[in-house]
Amino acid sequence: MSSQQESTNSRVADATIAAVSSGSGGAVAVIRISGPAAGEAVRALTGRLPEPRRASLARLADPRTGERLDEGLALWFPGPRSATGEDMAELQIHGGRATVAAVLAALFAVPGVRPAERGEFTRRAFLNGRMDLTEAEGLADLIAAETEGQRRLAFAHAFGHLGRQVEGWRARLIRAMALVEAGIDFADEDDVPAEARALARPNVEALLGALEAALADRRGAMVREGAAIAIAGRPNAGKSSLINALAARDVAIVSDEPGTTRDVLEVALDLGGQKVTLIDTAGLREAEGKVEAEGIRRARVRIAQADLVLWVHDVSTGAPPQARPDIDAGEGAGLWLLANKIDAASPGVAPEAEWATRRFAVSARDGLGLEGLTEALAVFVAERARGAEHPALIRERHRTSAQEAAGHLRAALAEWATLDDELIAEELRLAGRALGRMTGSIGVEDLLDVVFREFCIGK
Ligand SMILES: Nc1nc2c(c(=O)[nH]1)N(C=O)[C@@H](CNc1ccc(C(=O)N[C@@H](CCC(=O)O)C(=O)O)cc1)CN2
Ligand SMILES: Nc1nc2c(ncn2[C@@H]2O[C@H](COP(=O)(O)OP(=O)(O)OP(=O)(O)O)[C@@H](O)[C@H]2O)c(=O)[nH]1
Repeated sequence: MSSQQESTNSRVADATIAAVSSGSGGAVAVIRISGPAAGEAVRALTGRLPEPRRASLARLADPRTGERLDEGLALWFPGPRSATGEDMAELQIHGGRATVAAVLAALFAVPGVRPAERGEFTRRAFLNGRMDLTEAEGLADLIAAETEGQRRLAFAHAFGHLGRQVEGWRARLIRAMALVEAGIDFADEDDVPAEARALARPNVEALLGALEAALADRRGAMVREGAAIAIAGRPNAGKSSLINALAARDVAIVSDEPGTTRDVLEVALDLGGQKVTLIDTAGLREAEGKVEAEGIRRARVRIAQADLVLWVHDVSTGAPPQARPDIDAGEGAGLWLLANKIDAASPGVAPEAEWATRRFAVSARDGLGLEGLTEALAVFVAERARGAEHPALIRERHRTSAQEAAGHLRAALAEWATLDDELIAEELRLAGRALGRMTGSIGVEDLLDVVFREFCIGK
């Protein structure tokens, strides 16, 4: 543990925080209280402190007036054996809005108790060394998880999957650094530096390889954000009809994240346990106006980033077989041809398309062929997602740290034979710092607001 974290850990929070931690609308609400006045607060409202870690029935009253507020359960978790590492208490009360408000108001009247900010319980758990930053992020993801795939990934992260991996990388780095530094210490004995450095090199190379492999693996990020399936085609091919039909079929519609207004229509679905985002892109053709041109430009961007592109082709017009569409699907992305409007096509119209990785004949209007398509999509995404729980760099923050670390390792390796020991050691140290920022074991003061802002109140 670095000295920086030790100094952070030894800082005792003086404020006691309280908030509702249960979801809204339930019959029972859980109020959590954390900090030095937690015990005092429970005593003020219930008249006593229950036996540690045992639920006990409690009559709650407002300490200012003596008015009875509710009958609930009280729990007492003396620190450091608690979720935050501080003294903690819980009041489990009836879930009505007014009851919750009255009990919270009574709590905030206790000296030293104030409302908790977003993520503040978890932030305290982190500052008290109960979890690393990747685990805290995993918890945020766990709370937000809407599909089975997201849940599994978030669970792995919340319980140390990535954190352990990163600590393993750092341990390897520290071994390499020790070897290089041994060279510094014995600088007057001619052989030691060269030998120690030679021993360290394979470690550094292996670590760089591991970082590069982790950076190249996009599965975790795809599962977390949802696989992007772009629906593309000429105007009127039936793209909107298809997206509507797919969204209405055998798939659960996953709620959309708030605050993301996009001009490209998106629908988030749960396809066999994986989150999938269907993206309806503007019909691709020669643009007639500025607005349309911009729509098409954006459509092309989304298509290039998609995990799979469904090219919808209207076969009702008897138009010639579809040539390879003029689009740039991303590297490794699938490109499927959907021959649409087969209900209105003469039988046997099956466009040849050697460029397509798969072909489906469908009618978005009548639903023909959509069941098979949905199943194929679920299989495609499940295959892409396989192994995603493998320690993965699922956030930009993780990728930035890993890229920074890899950069320093590359710099060291590029001039391994010629650089001074001190300079090699410095590059390795900087790489270690970058990894340390990922787990939060060093230098993260500036990151905390960003990380914990995305939590809800009460977590
Ligand atoms: N009612 C309730 N349910 C909840 C939580 C909570 O705070 N309250 N949690 C909120 O996060 C999660 C459970 N997390 C927890 C994590 C650690 C400890 C805890 O007391 N840890 C001690 C003792 C462990 C033990 O009994 O062996 C420790 O680690 O020292 C409690 C809850 C999910 N469910
Ligand atoms: N017969 C038949 N008509 C269809 C089918 N799918 C779509 N259509 C019709 O084709 C027309 C265009 O459908 P849309 O879904 O709006 O096509 P689009 O590709 O989204 O069009 P743009 O947004 O202009 O690019 C509408 O009149 C639909 O009713 C189909 O499977 N069979």
